[in-house]
Amino acid sequence: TQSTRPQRLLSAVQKNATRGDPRSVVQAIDQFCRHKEWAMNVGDEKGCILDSVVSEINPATVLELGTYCGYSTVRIASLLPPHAKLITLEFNPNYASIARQVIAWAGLEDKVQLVEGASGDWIPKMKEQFGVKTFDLVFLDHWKDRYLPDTKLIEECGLLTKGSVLLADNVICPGTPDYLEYIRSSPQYESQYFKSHLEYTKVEDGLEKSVFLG
Ligand SMILES: Nc1ncnc2c1ncn2[C@@H]1O[C@H](/C=C/CNC(=O)c2cc([N+](=O)[O-])cc(O)c2O)[C@@H](O)[C@H]1O
Ligand SMILES: [Mg+2]
Repeated sequence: TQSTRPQRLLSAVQKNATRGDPRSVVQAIDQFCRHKEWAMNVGDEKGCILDSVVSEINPATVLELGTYCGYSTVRIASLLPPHAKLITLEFNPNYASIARQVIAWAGLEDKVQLVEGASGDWIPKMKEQFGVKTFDLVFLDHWKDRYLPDTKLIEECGLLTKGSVLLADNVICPGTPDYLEYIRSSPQYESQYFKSHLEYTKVEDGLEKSVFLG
């Protein structure tokens, strides 16, 4: 049977990356996507911006919406301090299975909790199921029409505290116009746009970083 692109991406990691070395896993995926098959990872250029935001916050609790193959999960988890936790939500079981193997190859299973399910179902359960009080960082990279409803749900569930950061991928391409309009006009957030390019291309894209003011 024909393999899927995520399966071929995983094979490239297992072939070219060193077990337990997150940087080599990130590099293997970027090589595969740049030279073999494009895939919707945040990529190396926007990934450096992601790294700098994570390092600046030094978060104890992170929520990622949309794991896909686990590329950004590995980038974030590799920068977390000891005992910090990253919860990543993915509702496609095939992608979740690939991501688990990518995360394991990087040796980051202890820092990552991959939850198979929809953000709309799981965000309201974060406190009771995972003992999370608030998130220091939320990385939004799932279906673009879910960014706004899930942000409102995260607010309603009291999962943000003063200083919590929302970091959103693809605010230009494919674009998240309703989210941008909301977050940039809300007095509850201080937002900043980091101009970059769509992963592995010259098309403009960027990340929007928004600090919750409480
Ligand atoms: N409500 C939900 N709960 C849990 N998991 C969910 C979810 N909605 C979507 N997902 C998962 O998140 C990923 C979707 C990403 C959409 N990105 C994209 O569509 C995308 C497209 C381009 N592009 O077209 O250039 C570039 C990019 O960087 C992109 O992130 C998939 O793995 C999907 O299964
Ligand atoms: Mg993206």
